[in-house]
Amino acid sequence: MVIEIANPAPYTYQLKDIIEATTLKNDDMDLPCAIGKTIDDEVFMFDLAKMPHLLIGGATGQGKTVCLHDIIMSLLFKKSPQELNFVLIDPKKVEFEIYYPLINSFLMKIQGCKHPIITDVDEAVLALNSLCELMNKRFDLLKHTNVRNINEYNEKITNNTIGNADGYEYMPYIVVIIDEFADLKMIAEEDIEMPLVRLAQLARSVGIHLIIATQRPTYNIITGNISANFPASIAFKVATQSDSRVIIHNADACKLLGKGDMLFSHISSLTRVQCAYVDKKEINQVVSFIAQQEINQ
Ligand SMILES: Nc1ncnc2c1ncn2[C@@H]1O[C@H](COP(=O)(O)OP(=O)(O)OP(=O)(O)O)[C@@H](O)[C@H]1O
Repeated sequence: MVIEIANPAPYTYQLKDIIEATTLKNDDMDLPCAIGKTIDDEVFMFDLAKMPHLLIGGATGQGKTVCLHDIIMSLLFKKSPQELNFVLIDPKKVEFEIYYPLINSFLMKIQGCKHPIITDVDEAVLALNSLCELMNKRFDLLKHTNVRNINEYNEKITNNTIGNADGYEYMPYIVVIIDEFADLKMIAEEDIEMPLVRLAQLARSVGIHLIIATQRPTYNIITGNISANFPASIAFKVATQSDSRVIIHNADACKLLGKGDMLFSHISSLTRVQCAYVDKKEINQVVSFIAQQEINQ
């Protein structure tokens, strides 16, 4: 039996220290996300490709957006734009604008969306439907090349078994991140849920992975259909036991301490983690560096 005693002066872990500590540890992960430390002071990381989708819930101001930045930054450190693209959907309009300089590298362009960071509900619906179409095209590619998933397909590209001459190109992973999912769900309802659930059910083998975050984790926002297709979840501190159950299927998230204290749930395991902190200045530096590299090439 383990008894956890709250630290009266919790330590703030910086994301750069967490990422530096993981450089040699994650060669076998397709989408490595290093986001904090466990109560044993071990770096906590997961492979988003294996989750394969992630739900993040917690009351306002408890650390969800910081966690999303950790995940994005972690992936930016480990992947190139040829290997990974992001679709960022931000109904709050302010949180993801910082990634705008990645417009010619990591940010995926979606036809019909005016801005690379999607803030409009109709454009969010359009983006998810476009991703469903892309998923179907990718399934056709897997079928024609006689492989079962993105890794086998990209292996054939890398060892020149198939290539440009036959019309085949390297398939980047696509990570779709929605901050404040409730804002979309309340307005677009089924129009947003249908393509989201379809992607969550099928898109894993073609390398499309979803992360949705909400400060309103209730059963009408995170429906049974969504919940069943998001086997991994992160709960930050919530106000009610019912909110906690929607995210991690037990009431423990009510007892968390706030400021990045979280529970990570995957299938039947539950891990207590202190999420790492990253500020806007650090994000700016990384994003500007990547954008400058793109210009120099
Ligand atoms: N991992 C962390 N370590 C230390 N402080 C943190 C951490 N995460 C969040 N905080 C503090 O809490 C504040 C709010 O965090 P954040 O914006 O991520 O909350 P949120 O859950 O996204 O809130 P909202 O739902 O209102 O957008 C941060 O500005 C920071 O001061």
